[in-house]
Amino acid sequence: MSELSYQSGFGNQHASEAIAGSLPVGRNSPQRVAHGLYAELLSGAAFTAPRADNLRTWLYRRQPSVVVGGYRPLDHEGLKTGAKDGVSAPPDPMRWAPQPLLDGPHDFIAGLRTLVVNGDPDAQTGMAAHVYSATSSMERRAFVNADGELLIVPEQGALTISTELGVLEVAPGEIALLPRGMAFKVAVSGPSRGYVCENYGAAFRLPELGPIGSNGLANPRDFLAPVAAFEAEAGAYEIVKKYGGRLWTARQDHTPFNVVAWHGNLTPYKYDTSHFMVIGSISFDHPDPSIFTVLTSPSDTPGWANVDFVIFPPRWLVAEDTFRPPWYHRNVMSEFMGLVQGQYDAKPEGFKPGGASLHNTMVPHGPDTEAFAKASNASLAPHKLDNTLAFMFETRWRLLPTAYAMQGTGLETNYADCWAGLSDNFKDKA
Ligand SMILES: O=C(O)Cc1cc(O)ccc1O
Ligand SMILES: [Fe+2]
Repeated sequence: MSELSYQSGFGNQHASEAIAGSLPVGRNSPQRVAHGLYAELLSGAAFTAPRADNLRTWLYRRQPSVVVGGYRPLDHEGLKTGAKDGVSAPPDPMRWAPQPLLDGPHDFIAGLRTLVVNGDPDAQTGMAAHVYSATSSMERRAFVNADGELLIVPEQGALTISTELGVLEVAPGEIALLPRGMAFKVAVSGPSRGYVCENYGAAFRLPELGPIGSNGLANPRDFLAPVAAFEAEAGAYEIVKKYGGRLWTARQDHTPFNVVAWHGNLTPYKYDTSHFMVIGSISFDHPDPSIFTVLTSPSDTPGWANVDFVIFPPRWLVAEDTFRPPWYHRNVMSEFMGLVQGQYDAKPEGFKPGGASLHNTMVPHGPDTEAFAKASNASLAPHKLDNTLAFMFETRWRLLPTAYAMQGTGLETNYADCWAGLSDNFKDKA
C-alpha cells in the first residue's frame, strides 16, 4: 500500500492542492478559478455559528456536486434512523455476540446493520450505532450522509477511505471521522468488520481539558486530515445518499472525487488511539469514564453530551486499596459498547471483539461475577492492562434497539446471568 500523506491537527484551517496553483490566494471565490475549476462551499455549521464552532471548507473541483442525476429511493433493510425506527426494549442489560460477516460479496454500504438508535436527524439530536461487514470495495459508488457525521471504528480489516478531500487509510486501533454531507467510498483488502456511530447532532470535537491543562487525552495534532487528491479516470458513478432517514440513489457521468484543491476546517480525520494519553488514578478509586473521552458531540445542555466517544485503551492500573474495574452503577446516560481487541476488564470472557452491549439509561450494570471475584482478591501491585481496546458511545438520550438487533442476530438471551453469582456476602446476618 502506498504511503499516504496527511495534514496534522484537529480543527485547523488546512489547505491542500493536488495541482500547484489551483488554490485561490487571498480570496475564496475569484471570478474564474485556476484551471477552469468551480468553487463550492461545504458548510458543517450555520454560517452564523460562533467562530470557535464554525466549520466550513472551500472545494475547487472539476464540476460542482449539483451536477448529478435525479435521486430515486434505494431500499436498505438493515439501515435505520432515529428513535422512530427503534422497537420497545425491556430495561434489561443487553449484549450481542460478534456479528458474523454477511454472505456473498457486499460493500460497506450494503453491509451496514443498525443496532441501536435515538433522537431524530431532522431535530439534529441523537445517534445510531451500526455495525458493518464488507468483503468488496466500493468501486464507482460513493456514499453521502446528509443525516449525520460518521465515526468509523474498524475491528477487522484496514479500510482505504477516499473522500472529496483526499484519502485516509484506517486500520483497527484507528478511527475515521467523516463530516456530514461529504462524499466518500470505502475500499477493503479482505473481509472487514467494525462499528459506526452516526451522529445526528453537533459535530464531534475535542473535550475541554479543565484542570488537566493544555495537553493530554487526544491531542489535536494526532488527528490527520487528508491531502487533496482526485480521480482522473472518466466514467459514471452511483451516488448513494442518506437523506431524511432513507437511502436514495443517483447516477452521474463523472466521479464525485474531482476536488483538485481545498481549504478549510471541515475535514475528514483519522486518529490512532495508541496516541491517546491516558489519565487515571495514581492514588485510589476508579475515576469516571469521562477521562477516556476522545471526542464529544455536545447537546444544548452543558455537560450532557448528545454523544461522547470514549475508549478504554491499554493502561497501567496502580490504585491502592481500590476495586479497580468499573464500579456497579446506574447511569442516566445510555452506554453502547464495542470491543476492538482483547478483553474488557469488567467482562473478561463474555464480551468478545466485534460484539456489542447496551446498558441503557438507569439500567444497572458493572463487572460480571468472574471480574468481581478476581478484582476483589487481586494483589494490588501495578498492573498493565494490555492488548485491549474497548469503546463506548455514551449518549444522553435512551437508545432503542432495532428489530434486527432484537431478532436472533446474536442477542444473548442469558446476558444477565453473568451477574447472577453476585451473592449476598453480608457477614452480620442473623
Ligand atoms: O459500564 C462500563 O463498562 C463503562 C464504564 C467504565 C468505567 O470505567 C466507569 C463507568 C462506566 O460506565
Ligand atoms: Fe457503565
